[in-house]
Amino acid sequence: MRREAPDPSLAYRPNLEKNDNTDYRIFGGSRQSVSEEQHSSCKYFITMRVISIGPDPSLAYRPDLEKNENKVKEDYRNFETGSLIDRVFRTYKLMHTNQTLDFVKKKHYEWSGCSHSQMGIMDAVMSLDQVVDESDPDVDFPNSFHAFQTAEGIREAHPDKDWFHLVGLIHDVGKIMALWDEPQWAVVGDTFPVGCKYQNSVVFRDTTFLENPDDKDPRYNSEYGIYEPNCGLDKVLMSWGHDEYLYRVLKFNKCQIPEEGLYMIRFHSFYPWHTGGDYMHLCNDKDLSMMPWVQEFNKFDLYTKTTNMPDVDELKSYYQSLIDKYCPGILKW
Ligand SMILES: O[C@H]1[C@H](O)[C@@H](O)[C@H](O)[C@@H](O)[C@H]1O
Ligand SMILES: [Fe+2]
Repeated sequence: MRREAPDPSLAYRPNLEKNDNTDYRIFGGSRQSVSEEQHSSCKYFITMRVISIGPDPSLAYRPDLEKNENKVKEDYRNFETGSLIDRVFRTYKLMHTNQTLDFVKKKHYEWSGCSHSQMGIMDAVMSLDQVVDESDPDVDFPNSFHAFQTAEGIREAHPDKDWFHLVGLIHDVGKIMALWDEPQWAVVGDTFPVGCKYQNSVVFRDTTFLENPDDKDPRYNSEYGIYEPNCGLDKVLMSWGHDEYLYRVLKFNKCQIPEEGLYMIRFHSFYPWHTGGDYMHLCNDKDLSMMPWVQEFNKFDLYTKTTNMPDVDELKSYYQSLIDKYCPGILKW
């Protein structure tokens, strides 16, 4: 949704709630466990530097913002309860009703030419000051902060992989489509293949697809639908959103991000696959070898979502140097 007000901190977070009492990581009724290994790799966000006051308007204007620095893993991705649940459900209901094979083909046609705008990556990241993701139960602040949170988490755990830091920063930049009049249900949220059966690990699977025509269409509602066994995710059409869009933009502009990074960008919202373990029958060997990278990325994408706000102004020059190295100059969007 387009955001009009100049100061996102006031306009978009009128009542961020404490989530001390939230329920555990729930996906359509079933809990997903988190391994010890995953757990220990998350210590970075406890040490991430936090500013108490200063250039970050979110803290300056929200002195009573409820803190959740101590959020534990089980508190994330609660799709049953919580202060944002109505907004989240509404977004997924629209998405799961309207994302059909035809719709996705139309969006590919509309966006793949990268003829909407021209700008550098940092400007695109900062434009996410104007976007609050309405599908996300864990974030009620502008996406630009989440970009730096993710990047800094990765930087701390993988200091030697500068391309990975950059991927953290830019992975959600495709959400800029929301500022160009694309509805949020065609921009944000978990993705899933269209043209074949919607699997059970898709969030709200039982309640949100009832009016999706593809769900009743025998061409599209079988296990494989329009796809060949193990055809590879590159051949699968995913619900349209920011993952695929940014992937296309980076390819179009011939950015030099390694293949692992491109996979992270393209499939980071494909929770039914990287976390749910579904859709393996569509994967080829390359997908399987890339999956651990996507999962590694996911730890930082998800578990750095706290009310610890990074000092964006101070971090910008480091990230600009990575942009200059891997995807310099003005890009076509
Ligand atoms: O990968 C994430 C995840 O799916 C979140 O739940 C969603 O809100 C975001 O839009 C997406 O980028
Ligand atoms: Fe994302």
